Amino acid sequence: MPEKLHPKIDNGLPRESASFAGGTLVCACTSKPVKVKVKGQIAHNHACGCTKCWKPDGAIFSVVAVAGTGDVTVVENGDKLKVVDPSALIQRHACTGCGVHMHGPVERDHPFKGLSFIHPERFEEDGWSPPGFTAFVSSIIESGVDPKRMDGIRGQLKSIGLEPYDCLNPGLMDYIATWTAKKSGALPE
Ligand SMILES: N[C@@H](CCC(=O)N[C@@H](CSCO)C(=O)NCC(=O)O)C(=O)O
Ligand SMILES: [Zn+2]
Ligand SMILES: [Zn+2]
Repeated sequence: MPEKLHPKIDNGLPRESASFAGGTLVCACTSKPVKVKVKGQIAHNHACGCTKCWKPDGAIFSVVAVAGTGDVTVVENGDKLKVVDPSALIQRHACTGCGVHMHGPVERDHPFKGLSFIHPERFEEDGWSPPGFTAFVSSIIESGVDPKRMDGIRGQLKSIGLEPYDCLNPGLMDYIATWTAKKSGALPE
């Protein structure tokens, strides 16, 4: 029996549309849902196994991407949002009604400053770019997944084309390290 990884990846990855120019994220509340507008296509979409990212019921992984914070605007019922962990790098704003994380800006001095983490499955529209890799795979054990299941889960992710990594993918890890090296002076600005 295959593992249930996430509803948006278990039955084939969503299709990107060249005409997708952004959309509206909607939380799961049946009354007064929080709505967040995102301008433009999302970037770095990935599945994430960390314990901090919001996952739909029954999913082992989240699906999470970034948009420029300036392109993300809360447009309805923003009074329902509360930051999950104010000490975290990603300021995840969760709906206090349903628990869905609606946007997560990075405001601290960090290579990801100016980006906001969002869950594209909450878009009302189709056409957002699909996840391209899986991050923080080993972290699913922290949520209670038996380590014996890990080989099967990594194999399943590879077969879907979502290469599993235990941190971020090489492109993003190199980006972070380059930023750090420039800051320390190990590399020129
Ligand atoms: N083992 C930890 C890992 C948590 C973690 O570092 N998560 C990453 C990825 S989130 C989306 O890719 C991260 O950058 N976190 C920053 C933050 O959460 O503010 C666990 O599973 O909890
Ligand atoms: Zn809600
Ligand atoms: Zn995560």
